[in-house]
Amino acid sequence: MGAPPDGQTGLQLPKRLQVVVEVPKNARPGITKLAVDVDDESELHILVPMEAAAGDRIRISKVSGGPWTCVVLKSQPVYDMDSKKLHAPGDDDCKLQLLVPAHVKPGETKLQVTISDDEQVQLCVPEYASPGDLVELVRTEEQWTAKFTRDRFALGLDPKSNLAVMADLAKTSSEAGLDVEAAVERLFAAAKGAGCFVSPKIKRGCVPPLNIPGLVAVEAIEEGEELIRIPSAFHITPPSVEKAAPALAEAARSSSLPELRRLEALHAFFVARLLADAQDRAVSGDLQASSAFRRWTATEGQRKVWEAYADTLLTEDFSYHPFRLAACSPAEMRRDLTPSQEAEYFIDMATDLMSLHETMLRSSEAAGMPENVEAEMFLRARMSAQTRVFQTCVDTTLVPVADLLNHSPTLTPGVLWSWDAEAEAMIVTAVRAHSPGEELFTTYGARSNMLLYRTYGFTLHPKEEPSFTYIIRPHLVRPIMKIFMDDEEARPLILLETSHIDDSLCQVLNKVARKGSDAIEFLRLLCARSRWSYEQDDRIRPALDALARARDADPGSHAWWKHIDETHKELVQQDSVRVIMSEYLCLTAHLEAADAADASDDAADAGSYLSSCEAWRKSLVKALRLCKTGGFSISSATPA
Ligand SMILES: C[S@@+](CC[C@H](N)C(=O)[O-])C[C@H]1O[C@@H](n2cnc3c(N)ncnc32)[C@H](O)[C@@H]1O
Repeated sequence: MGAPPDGQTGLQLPKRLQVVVEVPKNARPGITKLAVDVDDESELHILVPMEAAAGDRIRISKVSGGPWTCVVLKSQPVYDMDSKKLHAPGDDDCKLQLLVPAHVKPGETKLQVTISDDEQVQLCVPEYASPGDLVELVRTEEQWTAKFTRDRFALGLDPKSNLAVMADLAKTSSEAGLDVEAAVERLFAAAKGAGCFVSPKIKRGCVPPLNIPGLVAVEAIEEGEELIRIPSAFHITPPSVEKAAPALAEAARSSSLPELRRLEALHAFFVARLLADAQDRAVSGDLQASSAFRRWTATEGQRKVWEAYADTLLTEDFSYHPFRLAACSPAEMRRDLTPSQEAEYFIDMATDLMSLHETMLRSSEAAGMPENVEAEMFLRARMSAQTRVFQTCVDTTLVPVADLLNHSPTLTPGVLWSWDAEAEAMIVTAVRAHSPGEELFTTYGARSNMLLYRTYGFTLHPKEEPSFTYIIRPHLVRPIMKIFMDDEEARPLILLETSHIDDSLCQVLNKVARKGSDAIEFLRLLCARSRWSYEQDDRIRPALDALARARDADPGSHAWWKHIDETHKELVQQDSVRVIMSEYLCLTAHLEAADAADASDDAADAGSYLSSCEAWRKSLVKALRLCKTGGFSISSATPA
């Protein structure tokens, strides 16, 4: 064998073929195929990768004999370019900041940063990175180095052991030994005796499909029939408590609590006292046992209705409610709800209720009040308010009898309640005919599973879920907030809702736009970062795979429950999974809205987006585009 020609070694470097193409504006990632001329004779068809967006570049390459590989090169803005003077090479204080973009494949995607007309830096997104991570590019000597910062946050502390008192909620009801059916009958009788109307055609009962206690028709009911009328004198509201128990209200006023919390505490304290008296009556069997009404100002009718009402409230053990579950076993709750952050909310709420009770207790002691309620009763009262209040002319209104109605599991209520301002009464009317034995369902509002669980502790089958919700906690998206908003700006929680554009989102988008930053990219990064942990979670994976199958069959579908495999069917029934999927779908819908806002009209119209969110998405796309073109402020809106 002869020697190789000049300067060549015997080893032949494999020949590398490389082509770089730009993703066109109308391309749809995961769907569009690009035809690329790789040499004079052949054309390669490549599917635009999911993480590639219009304007990104795709590098396809192969070494001879090997397969083609494809890398997405994402052009990335640096966020503090204006404020940084670029120093000459060699100055080591030249530092630039960027964020890991929303659509990336860590370990594969490359970021391209244009430093100047003739200087570009390319860096690989490491395996451990996730969207929204902060990247610092530092020039030392002739070289740029990149530092990826994984933002960590500490979980809140577990609640103090005194939260175990929540577990006692079951004890109260069993110790009291109350017959709840008899208690409800007494409540009906007391209400009627005091001038309320309760139709003889309804009674408390427990029938399929819900099989939980509610109100059931015992005779045929006609459409339009009035079933319940409870005048405001029997409602328990902060103003009615202030009137009935002025000394207690005065004690609450002396607390350090802000107005709304003071009213909440006062209301709960009053109901807790009613409950404590109910328990004394039940345990002693003495209906004349000492009663707080001796110190309160109330009519005979009010006393009778409220006492009978307290008897009915005493029997609920709240074993299902997330506040109680969080207090009894925070670790278990975290495990069930991960990757959702809702467990933290429930743990915080349980802790908060305990401290609200302590504050109120201190105030009433300081005022020399004989009213002293134990934590257990206070919690029971506050949770009754959480799950039972109506909004009349006052926000926090407990309405005896009317609150026995359950929420329709199909979103089609058979009865509706309304506040008659003229008559000053809460009225419940049938909106369709009912046969004997049928349960009367009302509606607690068109709420997502995430919100239903937060408030009432139950969820609907996901096929009945009317919208999706996610709450962005600023501390979990800190690098994005830091880059897009001024450091000193307040960072409130941001409510993402697919039923409307919430004011908290409008405000933050307006702030970002006023700063001259890209509000669409901001929203996209917030959602991608928040959604990342859901996609890494093994427990939820079967539901996400089912969603992917649903969308393969119909791109606009979110019917994950229809495509779940047999072995994971039980996930559909779990409240925690329904909450997690509500959040995941909400983030997905917002990401899709951000992508649609950036796309051309044609591409947005042809996009494979969640069809159940269409009207809302169109409103948000419009708002985001207004934000981007500057000058316009968006305000909260509900799509038609
Ligand atoms: C205002 S109370 C309704 C009456 C209550 N079921 C009772 O026994 O007095 C609200 C509570 O009823 C239950 N509930 C109401 N509608 C429900 C539904 N569709 N599915 C499951 N639980 C429901 C929840 O526990 C909720 O916190």
